[in-house]
Amino acid sequence: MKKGKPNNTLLNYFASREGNASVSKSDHKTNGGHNGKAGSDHPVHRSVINTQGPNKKFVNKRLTENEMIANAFGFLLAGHQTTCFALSYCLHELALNPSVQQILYDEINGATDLDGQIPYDSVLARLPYLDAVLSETLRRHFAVSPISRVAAIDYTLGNTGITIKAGQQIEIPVYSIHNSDKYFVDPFRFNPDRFLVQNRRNIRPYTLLSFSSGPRNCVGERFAMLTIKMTLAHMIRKYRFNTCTETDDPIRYQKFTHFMLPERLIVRIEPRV
Ligand code: HEM
Repeated sequence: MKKGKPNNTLLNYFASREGNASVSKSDHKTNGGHNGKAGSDHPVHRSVINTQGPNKKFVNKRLTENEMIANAFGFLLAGHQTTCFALSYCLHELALNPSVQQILYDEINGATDLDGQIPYDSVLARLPYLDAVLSETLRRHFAVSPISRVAAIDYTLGNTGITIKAGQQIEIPVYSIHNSDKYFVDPFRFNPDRFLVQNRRNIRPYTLLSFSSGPRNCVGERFAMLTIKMTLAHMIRKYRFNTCTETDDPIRYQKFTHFMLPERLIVRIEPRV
């Protein structure tokens, strides 16, 4: 990487942004913030603040070209493989659960317009079973490494007598929580019904962490849900997914990685006629 001025107009735009003083009113309006709180600062500034640690103040910090490239790389890494695995696991589950696939097919077919298109609004709002199938996939298969956090202050966990010291790192075993019978009935069964509106209220807060939670949760959650749903809707309408001799049930996982990565996810794809 060459030293000196950023060599790209977009990079140049971001790099030339100063600290809070330069954040315009329109920036405040447009940035919802990924923790759900409306407009506290510019997205670029927010990422800078968050990488500074909880107690450090942000003073006129610019993103360097290398930091921007690192962020772009992070986005690709965080966004690509996660989306790809969610889609693959989902098709694998649908192949293993033909009755679920049929209900999903019927729902998608019902939302298809006369031109054979699936309107954007339908995918967002009128396909509850599609939402449930994807949510259940992300519960059963958490492909991100355990979520870790470093305590900012000494913190005692309820009445357990356990105190996490400031600076101590903890790991949250999301896969185990998602697949524990303490929180989910018959946890290894692929059952999208748990995510239908009438059943969602039975899910205890913080037992579902597919996109994590809190101020550092996944910034790509909505985008990921939308793109995966769109892709699934088109695939399911045109193809049927079946098991074949190479379909693993149960899935075999790769050993010695920090992630829950499958050895393979193979299904048979058949065009619907
Ligand atoms: C099914 C797809 C996805 C899943 C399951 C997923 C899940 C997660 C999880 C569990 C985290 C960890 C948050 C934490 O440490 O608490 C995370 C962070 C993140 N994700 Fe995603 N993600 C997905 C798609 C995406 C996409 C499409 C993008 C970008 C377009 C994205 C961008 C990010 C970024 C930038 C972070 C770091 C956020 C931060 O540290 O503040 N993700 N994601």
